[in-house]
Amino acid sequence: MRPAVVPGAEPGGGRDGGHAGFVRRLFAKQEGHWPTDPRALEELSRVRMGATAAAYVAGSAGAGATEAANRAALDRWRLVPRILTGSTVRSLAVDLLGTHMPAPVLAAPVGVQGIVHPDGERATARACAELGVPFVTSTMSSTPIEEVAAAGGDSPRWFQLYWPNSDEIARSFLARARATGHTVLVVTVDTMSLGWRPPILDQSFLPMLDGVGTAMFTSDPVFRARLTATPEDDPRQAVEMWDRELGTAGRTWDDLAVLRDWWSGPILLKGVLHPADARHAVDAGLDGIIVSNHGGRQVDGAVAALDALVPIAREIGDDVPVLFDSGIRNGADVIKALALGADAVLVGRPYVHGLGVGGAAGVRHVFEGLLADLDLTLGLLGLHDIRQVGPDLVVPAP
Ligand SMILES: Cc1cc2nc3c(=O)[nH]c(=O)nc-3n(C[C@H](O)[C@H](O)[C@H](O)COP(=O)(O)O)c2cc1C
Ligand SMILES: O=C(O)C(=O)c1ccccc1
Repeated sequence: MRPAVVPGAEPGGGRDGGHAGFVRRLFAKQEGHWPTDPRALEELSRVRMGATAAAYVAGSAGAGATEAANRAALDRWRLVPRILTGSTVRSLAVDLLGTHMPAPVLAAPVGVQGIVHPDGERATARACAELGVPFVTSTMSSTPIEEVAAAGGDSPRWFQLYWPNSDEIARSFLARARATGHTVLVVTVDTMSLGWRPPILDQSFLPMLDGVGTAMFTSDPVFRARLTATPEDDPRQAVEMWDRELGTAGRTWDDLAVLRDWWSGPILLKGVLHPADARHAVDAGLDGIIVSNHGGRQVDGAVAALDALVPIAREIGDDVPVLFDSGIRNGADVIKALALGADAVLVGRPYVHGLGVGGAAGVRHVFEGLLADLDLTLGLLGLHDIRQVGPDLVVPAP
């Protein structure tokens, strides 16, 4: 059946947003011929970006058991629609940690986007800004944070920290993030080293060794002052110092206290999977957590992110926001995560595939499609407002 175009059914009432506007544009072919199915888009992006970059983006740990488990866990829950609620006018917008968002969906921090498309993170920032979707800028961006932020104009943005060993460099990063309008600090704590990733090991390709993804470092005045030659003149030395700086193996809970002095806004820990760690984060005064197994890229055999969400939301869900990522691919996935206790979700690989096929327009295609699907699914479930999503909406599959 051809989808109904329902005027006023868009979030916020705007004629161009939401499900109806997306479908109207898609049918008018203004979006090109990019697939809306995430797997088909991934296939197409593999052709466009090339096998090496595609393998890095796909790059799960080990045999991919955890990446598969992330999907299987989402598929083990089923939604139970309600009927005859007149849910033609809907609202997806939420406010979280001082950030207004058109839907509880953010662009996850993804480094080295320069291997995927020449415009890299700047394209992602621009696309997110056009939609109002918050972008979490990675420490491993391929262009300096100032350029990424400039591409995003005055749109909402958060900063993801891979914590350098040197306090002075870490403080410089945070000062730059603050100066460029990043309001929330996301500290990733599941990556003291990259996981065992056969696709990356087997092609001996690590973008950072070629200086892609180290721009935050090589553009940093404190980092540069420690080199005996500029990164432009001696890239090798810069890469070696980057490598020494990101050896964060020694970080412990005790280290977190200093972040409070260095960062005045909310701080989240990303990569929490154990309820006791979630409780520890709350007790340590953090403002929230992101339940994530890094999209299955770190510990192969790690618990599926959704299976970790349920006990964690039970433990701390009433105290602080709990965000979620790893495996979200469509509107129903977003609703399942919210129903099981998440306040918002992050999406990683799907928008990177969009970047690969069409730069900023491709990223926009992915987020517009996801938000349209979410809007439609919410309506078909009989709800008017995303904030109505609760545990009564899901049942375990038999
Ligand atoms: C190519 C790539 C690079 C990533 N880089 C970072 C990063 O720099 N910092 C970080 O915290 N997470 C990084 N992640 C993990 C994402 O933030 C997110 O946790 C993950 O992609 C979510 O799973 P999904 O891809 O299934 O949506 C990266 C993921 C990918 C695919
Ligand atoms: O590949 C990743 O998952 C990731 O988090 C990362 C870490 C360092 C540099 C680039 C990406």
